[in-house]
Amino acid sequence: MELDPAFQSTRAIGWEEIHHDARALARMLKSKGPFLGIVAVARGGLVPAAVLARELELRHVDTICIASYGDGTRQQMSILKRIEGSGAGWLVVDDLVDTGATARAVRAMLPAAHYATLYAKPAGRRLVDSYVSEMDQDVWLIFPWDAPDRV
Ligand SMILES: O=P(O)(O)OC[C@H]1O[C@H](OP(=O)(O)OP(=O)(O)O)[C@H](O)[C@@H]1O
Repeated sequence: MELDPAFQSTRAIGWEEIHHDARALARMLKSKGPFLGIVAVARGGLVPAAVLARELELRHVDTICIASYGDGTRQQMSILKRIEGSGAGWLVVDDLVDTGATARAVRAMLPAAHYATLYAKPAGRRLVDSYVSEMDQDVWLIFPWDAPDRV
């Protein structure tokens, strides 16, 4: 994998850590709801959204589909699926806010939604309402679903 020069190092995150952090996010969000449902920002938000849907007992789950990165390098953002409406009462979930470009696009789409991520880097953290852990800007996070030995 060719890392974008913006990233100095990598950090692998395991399934257990993701599950632990998604449950921690659910505990933070309990007092912010109730929510009408979850909008997962696919693909990174899909796994956290699955855990949150269980923990917060939400059965209405939808997606916004946006692609910005390909194998460690930033590409032009492409919005593949949108959702209409203000987003009031809805919980938007993603794995990470990095530069904030994705969050800006989602916020423009659903300005009234509550935006939550597992992890936040300094450049984008002000764009999210709730997150569990802060990560260094120059570290490329390797999520378990993107780990090198995937099929
Ligand atoms: O704050 P940003 O700089 O916009 O980066 C964060 C976004 O990048 C990743 O998605 P990616 O575009 O890699 O798509 P994927 O989730 O399908 O892998 C991640 O899941 C966030 O959605």
